[in-house]
Amino acid sequence: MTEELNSFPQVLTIAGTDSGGGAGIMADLKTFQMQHVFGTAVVVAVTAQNTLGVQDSFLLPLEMVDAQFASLASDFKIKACKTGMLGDAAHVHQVALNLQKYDFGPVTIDPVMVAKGGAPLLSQDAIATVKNELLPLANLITPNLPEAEALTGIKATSEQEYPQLARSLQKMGVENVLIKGGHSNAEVVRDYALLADGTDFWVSSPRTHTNRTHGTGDTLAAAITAQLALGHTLSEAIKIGKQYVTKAIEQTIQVGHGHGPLNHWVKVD
Ligand SMILES: Nc1ncnc2c1ncn2[C@@H]1O[C@H](COP(=O)(O)OP(=O)(O)OP(=O)(O)O)[C@@H](O)[C@H]1O
Ligand SMILES: Cc1ncc(COP(=O)(O)O)c(N)n1
Repeated sequence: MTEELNSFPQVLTIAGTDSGGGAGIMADLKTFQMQHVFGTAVVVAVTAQNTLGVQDSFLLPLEMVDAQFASLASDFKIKACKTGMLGDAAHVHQVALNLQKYDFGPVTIDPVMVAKGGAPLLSQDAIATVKNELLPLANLITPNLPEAEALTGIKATSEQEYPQLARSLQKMGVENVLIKGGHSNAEVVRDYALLADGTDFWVSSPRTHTNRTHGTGDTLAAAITAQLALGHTLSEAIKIGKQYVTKAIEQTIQVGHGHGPLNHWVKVD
């Protein structure tokens, strides 16, 4: 095989590990692998976690975060990256500094705040740092409903308010916004995209009635990141990402005793 045929786009996740393998960096790398991109990772946090919850967590020293960024920058050509669990304000700040220092392509921010089981993954005081330092660097932000509310201060009671949430996030400096509807009660799960040029669209799927939804947000954002690195437009990447996460939720696998992980083996069309 020639070098060109044998090379895969390289992508990066900047996030926390999940020892249970369902969310965070583990979900991202599985998703990257299935979309045929080469996944790399900057570990910001380590969690002791399973499908029942987060038992413990540890934030890596800031100099170790810097060292991982430097290692990747000196060797790889990262085409797109995403963020996940960032822990606290100091780590959000350090990640923002590194994203300014190195060009790792379009940045997708999944503003992870609370795990499905309720454990905090971002300290309250870090929300301001995310807004002031991270959002202006983002190509895309993918908040779930509680995250969109925490960032904008707008309470959303129905899907009609998603465009307002998205416009408010755009005003904070993010070019493109995808509001995820997984936390609504609707039978059709609808996510709303507002793009930089003002165009918007919805992506929807039937709701799968299951508690095996650990890592859905990570998987969606990782799939979008991979599709961007493969050369798709953002709207194509969002549509393909939604199809992938929908199938990965529908074609459930039995692992663990709580909020089970997704089936990352499903095929992308
Ligand atoms: N029960 C479900 N059935 C079908 N699709 C779902 C379901 N729950 C979530 N989704 C989809 O999964 C993706 C993630 O949405 P969600 O709102 O759950 O994000 P999240 O809370 O950030 O996820 P997580 O915190 O688990 O990583 C969205 O595309 C959403 O439409
Ligand atoms: C390290 C890490 N990153 C992200 C999540 C969010 O996933 P979920 O909301 O499904 O628990 C998590 N639980 N752990």
